[in-house]
Amino acid sequence: MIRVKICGITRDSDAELAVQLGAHAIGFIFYLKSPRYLPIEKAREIRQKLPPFVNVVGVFVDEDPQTIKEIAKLVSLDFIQLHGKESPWVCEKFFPRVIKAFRIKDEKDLQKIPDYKGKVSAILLDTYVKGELGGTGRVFDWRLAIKAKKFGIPIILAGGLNPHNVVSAVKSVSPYAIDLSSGIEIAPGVKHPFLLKELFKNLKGL
Ligand SMILES: O=C(O)c1ccccc1NCC(=O)[C@H](O)[C@H](O)COP(=O)(O)O
Repeated sequence: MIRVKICGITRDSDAELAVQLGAHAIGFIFYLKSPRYLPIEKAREIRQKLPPFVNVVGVFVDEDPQTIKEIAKLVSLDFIQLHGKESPWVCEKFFPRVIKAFRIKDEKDLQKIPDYKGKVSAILLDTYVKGELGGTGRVFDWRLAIKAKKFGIPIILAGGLNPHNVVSAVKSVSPYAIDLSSGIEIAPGVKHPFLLKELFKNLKGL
């Protein structure tokens, strides 16, 4: 099965079900303005209950690198996902445990990606929506994700994926991994067990 990250986890039961169904990674949002923001103490609590071989990713937006390091240590994060305007040099401080997110609207948004080669272990391609930094539930033109493969950095496809469109996304783009959040929610940060089950059922064999 394609590697799957379930992002914006805020509840123990959602983490447990996602992992039981086969999620390879779960994401916690440490960006205060997000409706999916997770306090450090709660993140630690969820993290400590996870079995081995599941990666825990912390999502940050233009956060101070020292604060990121402290949170990463406290929560035992496996990867840092940088979702703001972080430069290649900021990313490099966390290499190889770092993923850089790019919000994509058109071909111009791909131009900066090569500068990150060798400084991040993957890029996450998400949808550009004015005034929103992530978790938009909107899809971008997947032909741009296919074009981004030429940079030779593993691609995590995100943005508006849900149990209905995920098979077509994986077949069209063949990304390294996929990332979902709002497409499997009933409210921000609250995953829907039925949608989670539908997602992994549909991904079987991919
Ligand atoms: O989800 C958020 O609220 C969020 C806020 C600020 C920065 C990043 C955020 N999410 C990061 C993710 O990795 C999401 O899973 C990604 O944007 C895809 O979201 P969706 O379109 O809802 O599947």
